[in-house]
Amino acid sequence: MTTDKTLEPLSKDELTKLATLAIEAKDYAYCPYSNFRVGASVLLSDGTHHTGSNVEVASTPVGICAERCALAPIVASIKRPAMPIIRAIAVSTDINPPASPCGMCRQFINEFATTRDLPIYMYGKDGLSEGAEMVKMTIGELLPMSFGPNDMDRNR
Ligand SMILES: O=c1ccn([C@H]2C[C@H](O)[C@@H](CO)O2)c(=O)[nH]1
Ligand SMILES: [Zn+2]
Repeated sequence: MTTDKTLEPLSKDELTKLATLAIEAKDYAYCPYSNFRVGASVLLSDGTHHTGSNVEVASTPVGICAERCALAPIVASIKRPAMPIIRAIAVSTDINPPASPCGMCRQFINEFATTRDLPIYMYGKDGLSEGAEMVKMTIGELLPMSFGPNDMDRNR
């Protein structure tokens, strides 16, 4: 796991951009079975943005969440041993309070987080409008006592 304990906090403009991308990513959701749209956006330390949306299939457990849809191509587009440094993630749903990443996505995010302080911003039905609900939590808060890549080497 790459270690970067000093993630630069997002400026207001950076957060607005990241949130806007997550909100827009909902328009790409393919969710005819749940009709529950989710958009995700990821900001890397190199300044690039990446988005994903939930993609369902008729065999419903086979579908993928927006968060993993956004993250997997990031990891798969970088040649090893290099790894991305994720600065922040935003997730957008159409409900209040805003939905938070499912357990599977928390584990997936944790795998690629370079610090427990990686912020995850959750937006709800009012998006970015005045007075809209937003929840910010770190991956450490969302997945306490996690089992991650470093634990594989313990006791070896
Ligand atoms: O954080 C979440 C929670 C749910 N979903 C998707 C999975 C499924 O397509 C739909 C309903 O669970 O929402 C996500 O993409 N991310
Ligand atoms: Zn998920």
